[in-house]
Amino acid sequence: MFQERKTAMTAKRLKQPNSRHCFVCGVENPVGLQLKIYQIEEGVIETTYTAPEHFQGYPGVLHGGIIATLLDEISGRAHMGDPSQPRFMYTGKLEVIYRRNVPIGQPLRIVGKKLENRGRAAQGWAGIYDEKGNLLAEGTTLLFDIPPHLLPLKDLEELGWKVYPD
Ligand SMILES: CCCCCCCCCCCC(=O)SCCNC(=O)CCNC(=O)[C@H](O)C(C)(C)COP(=O)(O)OP(=O)(O)OC[C@H]1O[C@@H](n2cnc3c(N)ncnc32)[C@H](O)[C@@H]1OP(=O)(O)O
Repeated sequence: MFQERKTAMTAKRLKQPNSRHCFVCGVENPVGLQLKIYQIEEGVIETTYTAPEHFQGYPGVLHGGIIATLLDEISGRAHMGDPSQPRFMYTGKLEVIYRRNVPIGQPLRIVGKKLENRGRAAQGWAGIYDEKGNLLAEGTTLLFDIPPHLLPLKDLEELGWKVYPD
């Protein structure tokens, strides 16, 4: 089902950069999630993920901390925009609603959306869906621009920040 959706959206899909060591997007992080994240329209991104057994809390259920991690990064990345001039933001606040159990071992679709901008702050939203399109968990974030001197564009290549081919 996710594959069909992917094909339909291919024309608009733009892959976002990955980093080297980030827990969610680091391509060289051996214990990370190594997600591939795509912008499907301006301010809307998506990824898919199948959680392994070692991330379970209750039997068969993805641990809430990992759910929060997914919602955190995907909601913030919805604001990232043009990969050559990415908007990097710290999360100041994250509110999670755990609506239903998120299963391990089954494909999940995670969608992020840009909400309101307020100067150097912004709000983001992310939702985790099962294959049938049920919303299992959602999160809203309050995000703050990272001052450019803390993450200079010139350092990004060294951090492995680039679009990796699929
Ligand atoms: C290249 C590889 C990349 C690879 C990686 C790519 C993506 C990685 C995504 C990872 C996402 C994360 O985990 S980010 C990491 C986790 N987050 C952090 O470490 C951030 C730690 N916190 C901070 O640095 C700071 O608290 C900030 C920046 C969030 C805010 O500090 P500040 O900028 O000094 O803010 P300040 O002037 O005091 O306050 C401005 C206004 O915001 C309010 N405010 C301030 N903080 C908060 C807050 N946490 N929650 C609510 N409201 C807040 C204040 O009351 C004030 O309201 P008023 O008085 O104006 O009304």
